[in-house]
Amino acid sequence: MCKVISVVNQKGGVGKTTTTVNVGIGLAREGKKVLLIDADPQGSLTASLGYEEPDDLRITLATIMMDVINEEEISLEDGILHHQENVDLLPANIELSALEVTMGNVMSREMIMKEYIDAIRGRYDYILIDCMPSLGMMTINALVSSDSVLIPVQAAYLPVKGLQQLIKTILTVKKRLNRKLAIEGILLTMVDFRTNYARDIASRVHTTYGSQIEVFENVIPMSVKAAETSAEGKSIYMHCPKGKVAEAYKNLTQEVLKNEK
Ligand SMILES: Nc1ncnc2c1ncn2[C@@H]1O[C@H](COP(=O)(O)OP(=O)(O)OP(=O)(O)O)[C@@H](O)[C@H]1O
Repeated sequence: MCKVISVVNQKGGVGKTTTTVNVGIGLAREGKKVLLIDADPQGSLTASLGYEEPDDLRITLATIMMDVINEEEISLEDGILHHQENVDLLPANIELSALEVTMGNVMSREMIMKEYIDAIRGRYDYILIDCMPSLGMMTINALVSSDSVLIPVQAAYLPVKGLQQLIKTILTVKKRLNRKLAIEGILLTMVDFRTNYARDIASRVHTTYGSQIEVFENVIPMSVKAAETSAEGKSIYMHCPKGKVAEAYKNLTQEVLKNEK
């Protein structure tokens, strides 16, 4: 059985891409078959996995979704790139923004990505979707296609207001479009435990949302090593295997696996 997880927060720069890469590759290291989907026209996930010029790629998520819209036959191998750390990637580039605009007039526009994911999910144990920093049509498509949502929250600002809007959107999608959608958990990222401020935010997230929504036990520490990996095209397990960020993502991967049971 495949589990599809969207990594979502409409705030930019909170660690969505870094989490998608390192949980995805973490799951692959546990023997799972994993597909990562870049659903952000910035192509950060694509670039983070070593494809530095996403705009040069011929087949991307946008091409595939356009084929679904035009009811063209899709080969499930189309566009899939194989990363050296045993994960597959469906890349994205700037064409995804144009598609989001085009989708405005398409019938059942919230269901386009789901049609593709339902066709390909039999090939994988996990599919992780790295969403763009907005709650627009592309993110709604990802939520409609998913079994659950992982919400990275940067532990350096007051996240409560933005989170309320995000949770409201998730609940609306659940009610109207995807009844099985669950919240995998809130993940605190870039935590600097040397400051009381970070500790304060961590405990505030727990008290505000803990009873309603799972907050992952593991948090991701702030570290320049995490920032460096995006430029290297590989995971934290390859870049700095003994560091605290690799350890945190390894433990988080175990929590995700435990949620499956
Ligand atoms: N634990 C960490 N410690 C320090 N820097 C980090 C950490 N995790 C991610 N970063 C860095 O912070 C920046 C934002 O991270 P990332 O790209 O993962 O966020 P994002 O939410 O996907 O951003 P966007 O919304 O723009 O796609 C990147 O430069 C990344 O390398």
